[in-house]
Amino acid sequence: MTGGNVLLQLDGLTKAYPGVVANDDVGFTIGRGEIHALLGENGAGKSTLVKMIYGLVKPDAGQMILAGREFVPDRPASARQSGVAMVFQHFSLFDALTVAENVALGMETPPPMRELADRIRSTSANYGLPLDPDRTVGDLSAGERQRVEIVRCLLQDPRLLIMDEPTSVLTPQEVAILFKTLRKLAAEGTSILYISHKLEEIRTLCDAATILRRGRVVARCTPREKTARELAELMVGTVLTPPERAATPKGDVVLEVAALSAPSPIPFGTALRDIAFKVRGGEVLGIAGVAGNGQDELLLALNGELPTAPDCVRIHGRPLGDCGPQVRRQAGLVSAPEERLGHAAAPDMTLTENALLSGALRRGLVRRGFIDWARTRSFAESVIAGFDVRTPGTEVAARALSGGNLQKFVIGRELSQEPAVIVVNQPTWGVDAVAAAAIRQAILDRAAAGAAVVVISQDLDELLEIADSFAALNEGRLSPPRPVAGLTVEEIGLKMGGAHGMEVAHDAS
Ligand SMILES: Nc1ncnc2c1ncn2[C@@H]1O[C@H](COP(=O)(O)OP(=O)(O)OP(=O)(O)O)[C@@H](O)[C@H]1O
Repeated sequence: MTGGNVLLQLDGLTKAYPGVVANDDVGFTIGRGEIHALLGENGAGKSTLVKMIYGLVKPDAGQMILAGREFVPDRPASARQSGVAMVFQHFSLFDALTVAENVALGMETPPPMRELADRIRSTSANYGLPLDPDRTVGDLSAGERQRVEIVRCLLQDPRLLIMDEPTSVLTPQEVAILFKTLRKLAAEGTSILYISHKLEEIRTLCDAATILRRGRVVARCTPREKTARELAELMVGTVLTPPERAATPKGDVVLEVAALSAPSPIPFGTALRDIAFKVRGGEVLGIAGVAGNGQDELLLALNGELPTAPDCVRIHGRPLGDCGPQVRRQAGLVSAPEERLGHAAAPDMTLTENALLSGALRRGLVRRGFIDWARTRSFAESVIAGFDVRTPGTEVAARALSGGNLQKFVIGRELSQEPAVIVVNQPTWGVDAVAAAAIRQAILDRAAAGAAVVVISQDLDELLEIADSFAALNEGRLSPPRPVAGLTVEEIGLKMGGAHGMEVAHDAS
């Protein structure tokens, strides 16, 4: 690449945390108008690298050159001033404010509201991401919220747009719209640095890829010249095996949900409406849906954090709808919510303490009122070893783990409790290909051992791979479950997104 075509050049970037070198002498270039993928397994150092470019983390060594000039962003505002914008995995929007008010909050000197609303309308229409500036953010779907974040970035006219796993909250139809927008931006000269674990998407979208392993650049390639499997193997340095599904005979009904209706305990949440399904021992029920359609509420109603009438939830025939989490855990139900930091794990507690929080009852970690720390630590160690959690040890705080590694820990902790019923929401969200395959295999193994499993996920390939039956959650209603055999991703995608007028209208245009 000639000098004039390079937008960002990274040289020798290094950043160490206690016990781990997150980035070790990382160097590569991003061309103008190039869509550049940053790939790597969980904990490889992708987030650390983009945080350095966005001014959130200061490198220990190395340099960056942006458009021919030394670039030393000391905070996000200075990165933004230099033309670097970032769309995060977790949205940072205020539910109670309108789209325009949220956008204004992120600007250094916002224009008058009416002018800003006009700019939002025209920019969003221009890039195929229609948005109504007057709508309250709390009423928007996940896909629409992401539009707010992207349009907020586009209003800054960025030279480099960083996107961290942008498609994990989108339906296949929304992904197609996003990719059209990103291609248009690239054609206009904006460079895009794109982090994702979805390798087929990388192959269709990206012009170049840099692959990190344990903090170092281990390969560079043109993604469309590789297969998804080859990309995954470059990331992990080993050969992959797809999950195996034993033809397990299904047992009796273990989990039965009937006439389950409940208002949402979450502000701007979705009420559950007359949900009914049965799951047999050995069966995996996959529940698809765009985030914000009642997934979180359904998980809470199943795990006991949202009590209902007794008959709404039965385990082995026992009515438990009005019982709390402890009673349900005793009855054999384990669960892992989508939000790993804060809900599934306490951020400032160590892994040992986090293991105690959910494992105490079923793993016998408390005896005669005393915590058995040795036993708890060895439980945490067994989860770390069994699920390949990359961490310096059990006494590390949950928040110090990379997103994917914490997810492996949380899922491993739940699956290691001999469950009769497993309820998980987005079990492989943010998890790399190898670890995702391991998590899916572990879920299938527990099903083969007789557990009834409910997997809530937006990843349709995942549901098709592991589920026996399938249902879609839309505005708090569940479609009647049907066997997975014979369903295609397109059919499921349409079922999931069908009720979202904006996407459909845009799709047809
Ligand atoms: N604030 C921190 N304190 C201590 N260690 C950290 C911190 N942030 C990251 N790390 C460690 O640095 C390494 C790289 O983490 P990073 O989040 O950059 O990985 P990643 O490639 O983005 O992973 P993932 O795909 O799971 O999000 C990991 O071992 C992680 O545990």
